[in-house]
Amino acid sequence: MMDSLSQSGLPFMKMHGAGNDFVVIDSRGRGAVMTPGLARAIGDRNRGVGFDQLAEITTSDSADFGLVFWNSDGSQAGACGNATRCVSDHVMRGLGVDRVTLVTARGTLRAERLADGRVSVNMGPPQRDWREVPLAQAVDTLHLPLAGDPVAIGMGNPHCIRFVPDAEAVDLAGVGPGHERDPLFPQRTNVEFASLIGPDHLRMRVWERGTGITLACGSGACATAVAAHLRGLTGRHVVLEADGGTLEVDWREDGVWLTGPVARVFDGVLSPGFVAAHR
Ligand SMILES: N[C@H](CCC[C@H](N)C(=O)O)C(=O)O
Repeated sequence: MMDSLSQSGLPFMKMHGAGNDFVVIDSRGRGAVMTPGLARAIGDRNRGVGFDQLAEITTSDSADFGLVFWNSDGSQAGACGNATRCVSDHVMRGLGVDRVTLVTARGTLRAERLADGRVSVNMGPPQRDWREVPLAQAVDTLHLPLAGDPVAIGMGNPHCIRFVPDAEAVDLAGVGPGHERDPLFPQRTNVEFASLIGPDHLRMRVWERGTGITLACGSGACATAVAAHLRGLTGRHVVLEADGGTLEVDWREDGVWLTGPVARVFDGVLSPGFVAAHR
C-alpha cells in the first residue's frame, strides 16, 4: 500500500453536494490512509486541494462500504450527509445498483438514487437528549440558555440551530466561531441560521465546526428541519435553500431522510511527494 502511494500518488475525486465541497478517497481493498496532518494539507485551498470535508471510503464487512469524514482543520466528523449522498452515488454507479448500505461512526445507513438523479440517505433518528448532542449540562435542548434561543440537535454530530427573521442578514463569520466554541458544546458545534420563507420552506446558512462557512450542510439541514418541526414552524417534510443548492428533508418513522443533488466535478492524483511530506 505504501509502495503504491509513494510511487503513483493518491487518486481522489472532487464531488459537490448542493455546493458542499468534498475530496473523496477510495481506500476499499487497502487500509485507510488518512491522517490528521494529511487531511489538513489536502484541505488547504492554497497549498493543497481544498474541501469542506474529506470522505475516505473503506471496506466494510457488514455493509457495501464504510465512510470516515475529516474536516479541513484535521478533526473528524461523525456525520456528513452531503458527502454520504455523493459517495453513495459513486459506489452505486460502480456496483450498478440504485441502493446501498454504508457504515459510518453513526452506524449503518441506507442510501438510494431517485428517478430524477438526486440521492437520498436515511441519516437515522435525531438525537434530542442533551447527553447525545452532546451538551456539557442538562438543559432543555429545544430552548438552549444562549443568545437567540437556539435548539440543539445531534445527527451523529452536534448542531446548534438559531431561527432568525432573515438568515441572509447574519454575519456568519462574525458570530459563527463564538457559537462553535460555546462551552455548552464540549465537542464544539456546527451552527445553522434559518428563517421561514414559506410553508415548510426554510432559508438556511451554515457555519461548520472545523471548516467555517460552507455553501450547504446535509446533517445541518436535517437538524434544522427537525428543530423547525419541533418548534411548530413546519411539518415533517421541509425544503431548505442553502447557499449552494436546495435540500429536502423528510423526518419519517425510520429516521431523517436527506435528499439533494450530487456532482462529480473532477478526478485528480495527489503527488507521491505531497503525500509523503504530510502523512
Ligand atoms: N457538511 C456535512 C457536515 C459536516 C459536519 C462537520 N463540520 C462536523 O464537524 O460535524 C454534511 O453535509 O452533513
